[in-house]
Amino acid sequence: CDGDNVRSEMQMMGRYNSELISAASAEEFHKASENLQKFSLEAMNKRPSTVKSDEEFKAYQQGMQHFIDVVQQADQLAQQGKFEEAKDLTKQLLEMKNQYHAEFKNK
Ligand code: HEM
Repeated sequence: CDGDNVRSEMQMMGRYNSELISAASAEEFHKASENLQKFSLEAMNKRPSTVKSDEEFKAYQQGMQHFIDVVQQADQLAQQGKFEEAKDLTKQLLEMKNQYHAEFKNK
């Protein structure tokens, strides 16, 4: 990682993503999801050092919006009492993280 501009936001995303995964109630899930969205949005509004062109920055922001959409979807499921389905969706978040890191982080 050659830049530290989005590193602290990413670290907070990691923290609240872990809390989301280990949430033991719909309420805990909701709190973690709110924090995860907050830091994802902060990361989305910064241009990582690995993102070189305006075009690539747009794609990065779209990727982050997609990530936030899935966090919201998972929280809606949790709040509807569909806790297991919500937990399943958190696995998709990890896959998205890996996918977007391959696309925007290591180049
Ligand atoms: C749970 C989700 C995520 C976690 C825990 C996470 C974690 C991290 C961490 C710890 C770093 C710093 C790595 C290092 O120092 O080598 C990083 C960098 C980065 N991440 Fe994420 N990330 C997540 C999701 C995403 C998503 C959804 C995107 C894009 C849509 C993304 C794009 C990037 C980019 C571009 C960098 C490189 C920043 C730079 O070097 O300037 N990440 N991430």
